[in-house]
Amino acid sequence: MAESLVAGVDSSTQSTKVVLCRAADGTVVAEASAPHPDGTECHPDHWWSALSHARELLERADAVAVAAQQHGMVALDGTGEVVRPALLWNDTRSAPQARALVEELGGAKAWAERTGSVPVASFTVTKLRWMAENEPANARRTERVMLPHDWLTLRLGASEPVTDRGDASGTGYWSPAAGAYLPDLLRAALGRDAATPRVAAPGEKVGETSWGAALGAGTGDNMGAALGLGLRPGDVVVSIGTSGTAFAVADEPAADASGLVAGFADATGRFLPLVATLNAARILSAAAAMTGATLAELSALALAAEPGAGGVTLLPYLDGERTPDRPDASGVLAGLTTANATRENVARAAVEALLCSLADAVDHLAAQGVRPRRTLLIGGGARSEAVRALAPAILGTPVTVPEPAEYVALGAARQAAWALAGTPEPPAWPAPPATEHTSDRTAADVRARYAALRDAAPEI
Ligand SMILES: Nc1ncnc2c1ncn2[C@@H]1O[C@H](COP(=O)(O)OP(=O)(O)OP(=O)(O)O)[C@@H](O)[C@H]1O
Ligand SMILES: O=C(CO)[C@@H](O)[C@H](O)CO
Repeated sequence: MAESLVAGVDSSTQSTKVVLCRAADGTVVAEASAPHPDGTECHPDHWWSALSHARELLERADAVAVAAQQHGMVALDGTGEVVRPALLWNDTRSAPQARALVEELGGAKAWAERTGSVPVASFTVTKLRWMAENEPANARRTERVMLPHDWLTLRLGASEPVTDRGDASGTGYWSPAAGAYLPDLLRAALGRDAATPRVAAPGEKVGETSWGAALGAGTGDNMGAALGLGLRPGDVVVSIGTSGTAFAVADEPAADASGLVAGFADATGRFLPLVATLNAARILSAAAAMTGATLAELSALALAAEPGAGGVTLLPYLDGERTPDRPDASGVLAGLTTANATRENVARAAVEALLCSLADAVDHLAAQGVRPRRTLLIGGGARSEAVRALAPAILGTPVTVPEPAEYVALGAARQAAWALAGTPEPPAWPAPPATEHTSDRTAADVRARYAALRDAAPEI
């Protein structure tokens, strides 16, 4: 009999990526990708057409699962039609609604205790409130609310609308600790009740595709990456994609009333405390545009500068920021003089700023009891040599860089293999090859200058 193949999908902010793997050990046999339109809202049909580019590859799979960007609001009417383009995790228009919901419904501590997180503009619940206030006709038409991966899974053939613990935990109306929806919060946001997808068990088969492949439940992209990397206790992942995230697997749910750490669930039945930033890999693309360099040239420029960038510091909140919660912020380039205003220093400041912002994220996890023994660096930004070289000193731990791969899609593929196997635990796939990076210097001075700028410019 031919060996089983499984496909994993990462429907992320900027593109769809698909991997086809051997179910037995996760070896990748084929890959495909297609871009999404730019922007912070997107009609789900674009995700479907990007996925359809990989149709031939998908049809070779005996099982499929979809991981996707978390939080996106997919509102459907009574016939299943999409009511408006999905508002994505990086759309900050619902920041005032986030503040109002937190205030109306008991304050930050109460939200953290009930939902594991204090909602900011990224969370689905705040987007529902924005729609209710600004597009009342769309809110009235909305009968069902889903997330990007739920919608794609249904379209691929799920036997009913279904989600998983991981993605449900980013809605703001599901409790990771209780494993249950909180319909009063959804109603308070939307102004009416709406149907929500059933939360599947980890490893469950939730339906079949039109070509007869088993469908796994799917999950959010960060939960997918955790599954694709096979995280162990003491591992902290720092992912540099469109978003920056720092997360770790935990046995107990988190409830951080400061709102810095989101108390998500993972895709295996455990928990995934996570800190997310709005600005990550795009800090490097913006710096590349500023210096007229390619990404590879930007990395070389940054490595040619001295640590500390000659005193140039970037506060990288280019598109507003989520952690810290400054949705209206913009970037600040500080400390420029005629002596230090070089392309090298601007490039270095960008790389240092990206890593300082993520080092802050790791500190927030540590404040919630996560004890990082090593940091795994993944995502498109980890392809930058300068990022890999500067990371150990700025993050303050040894850094393991797994070989560049689509870890979110691989996690979804592992989930598909799990649904196919029907076993209590996911199949054991070997850990990816990785390089280890250490540093004999610390970057306390770089972090201190960054912190001073961050704290001096809270309203910018
Ligand atoms: N060599 C490189 N140097 C710097 N940045 C890079 C490099 N290669 C890719 N990137 C950046 O990585 C980003 C894409 O990363 P990734 O695929 O992890 O993001 P994503 O999955 O779209 O985002 P998210 O997971 O946050 O939704 C792009 O912004 C791209 O510019
Ligand atoms: O908003 C978050 C996490 O809370 C992002 O990481 C998105 O999942 C997009 O990748």
